Amino acid sequence: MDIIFLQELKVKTLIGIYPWERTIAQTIQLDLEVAMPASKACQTDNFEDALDYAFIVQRINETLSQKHFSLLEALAEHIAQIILKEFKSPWVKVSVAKLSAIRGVKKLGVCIERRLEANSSI
Ligand SMILES: Nc1nc2c(c(=O)[nH]1)N=C([C@H](O)[C@@H](O)CO)CN2
Repeated sequence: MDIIFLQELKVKTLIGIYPWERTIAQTIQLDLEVAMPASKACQTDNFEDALDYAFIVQRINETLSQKHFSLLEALAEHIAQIILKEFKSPWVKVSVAKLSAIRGVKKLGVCIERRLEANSSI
């Protein structure tokens, strides 16, 4: 399995369970491992055969500017499903962290792994 990784992507979004978190955007940090749907680009050196990581970043920024999630878990799931469905990746690992959300904790968050179901029609 060939993987594209994105580390420490910072995005401002509305996230959290408390009322103030519905109005004040917070910076979250995302780390992604995205399995490539094909390894053809390794042989061809052709951009058309590659999964464009810049487009992944653009799509994440776009969706997180429009949505509000209560839980980091739900945000991570949303990103994972976009990667699987829209980018045709067979497997993805998504880590989402809040920075300094709790005194004494530098970063806290969730990490999920998802894969395309074998008989999935998406
Ligand atoms: N498992 C989770 N626990 C908590 C979350 C969360 O998203 N997942 N969120 C909060 C609050 O929004 C908190 O981060 C505000 O500082 C608390 N626990």
